[in-house]
Amino acid sequence: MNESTLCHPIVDGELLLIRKQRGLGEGNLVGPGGKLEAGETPFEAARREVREELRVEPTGVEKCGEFGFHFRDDAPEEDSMYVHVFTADGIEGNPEATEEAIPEWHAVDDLPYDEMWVDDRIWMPHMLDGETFTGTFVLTDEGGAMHSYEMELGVDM
Ligand SMILES: Nc1nc2c([nH]c(=O)n2[C@H]2C[C@H](O)[C@@H](COP(=O)(O)OP(=O)(O)OP(=O)(O)O)O2)c(=O)[nH]1
Repeated sequence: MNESTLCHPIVDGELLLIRKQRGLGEGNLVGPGGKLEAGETPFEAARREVREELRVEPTGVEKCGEFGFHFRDDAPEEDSMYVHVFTADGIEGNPEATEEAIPEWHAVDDLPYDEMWVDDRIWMPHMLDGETFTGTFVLTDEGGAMHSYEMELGVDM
């Protein structure tokens, strides 16, 4: 199973997202993140990816959730991803556009969910409310629609 991270800096009611320039979900608005490297913890990977993608250091990084992500029409193992989700209470530096990512700040109470993965509108409101969660999301139509999902709230992280 592939393991990856998402890290979401939230500062003054705004969420720092990226317009993803390549890889899975290219063109989508997502939290900065990427795959774990060998020997790295999810926490270390979450911070490294923010640094690499936006050239800033996240502060107050805390884990808030994890979820399995699958495509209904593919071989079960092939496209499965296990995602560790974090928040950050600030950043040091000014986000820069890189080859991988263009930074965008969005008000947490007015997020453009139609430009994000279809599962984000389900778990992200819980993250923004300070809740913890675990979930499994199964997508169809190359990620265009939700096939089924399960989610549990208030899980120890
Ligand atoms: N917001 C959001 N992100 C997701 C979902 N599913 C999913 O894999 N991701 C994220 C987790 C990782 O940050 C990223 C994995 O994509 P990738 O395999 O293209 O990795 P990458 O190119 O960004 O990273 P890397 O090569 O630098 O390691 O996508 C989802 O449903 N919602």
